[in-house]
Amino acid sequence: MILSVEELEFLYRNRTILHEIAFSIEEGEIVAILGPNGVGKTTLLKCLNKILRPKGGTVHLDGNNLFDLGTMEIARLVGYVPQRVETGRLTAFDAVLLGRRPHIKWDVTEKDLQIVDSVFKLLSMEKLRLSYIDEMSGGELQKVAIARSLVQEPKVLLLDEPTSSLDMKNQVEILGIIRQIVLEHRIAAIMTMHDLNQALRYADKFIFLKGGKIHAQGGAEIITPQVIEEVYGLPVIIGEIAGMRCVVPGNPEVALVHNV
Ligand SMILES: Nc1ncnc2c1ncn2[C@@H]1O[C@H](COP(=O)(O)OP(=O)(O)OP(=O)(O)O)[C@@H](O)[C@H]1O
Repeated sequence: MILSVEELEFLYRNRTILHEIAFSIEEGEIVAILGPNGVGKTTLLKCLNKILRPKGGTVHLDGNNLFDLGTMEIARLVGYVPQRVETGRLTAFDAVLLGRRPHIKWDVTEKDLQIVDSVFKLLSMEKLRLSYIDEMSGGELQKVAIARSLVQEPKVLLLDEPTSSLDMKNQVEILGIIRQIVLEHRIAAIMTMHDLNQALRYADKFIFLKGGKIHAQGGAEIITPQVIEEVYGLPVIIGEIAGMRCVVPGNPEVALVHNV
């Protein structure tokens, strides 16, 4: 078990955002955190790397109590890609190199530069190396943030809607690369997502939040029209396209009207 969460509770001021949150994740797994806007997905991710301090519960990370670890120890174990990426007057190369900081003792080494180079290549970002991040498009910036988390070589990746600004091709490529890295390096990834079809395609486990609690968790079998309607209040149709399970919003009558 690389990460386990028990009885986690988080409050903003006096308002309970998350309660009774318990789940675990193993090496080589991707977990999708799902649920409506404002339910607490980002808050949960931030509790898993000590950006936020929960009121109760425990988080164990690679055999350590998360709350006993210092910032740099956490940065060696957890890579975090926020929903809104901060910019500044840095080139993409320097911004990504910052991800090596938790591993650098005195100075940047040849190995650090090689790792950064290989991630630029892996994400097909070589052309962006010397571009300034404060002049980048939302999608380019999102790729820089993902690249920075990868050069950290963490054991757990926390990705907050990692493809929200990416075009279709980049979405498929980036999620495919994350899948490959998780499997090859035996790390784990937790991603918040809105697209259930992407979740079905790339995640192994699914956690649906509702009312600040886990409403359902498990493998793909828990993604049913009933669970989705309970969580989002929206009827859906689940079918298959080319052997892949797909979720389509709306009920069959609505779909029929649009197809006529
Ligand atoms: N800094 C803050 N202070 C007070 N309340 C906050 C703060 N940040 C978030 N919240 C509230 O906490 C709740 C959970 O927010 P969170 O960002 O975790 O939701 P989310 O599920 O990630 O939403 P989305 O899908 O829209 O990104 C929301 O009601 C939000 O308004």
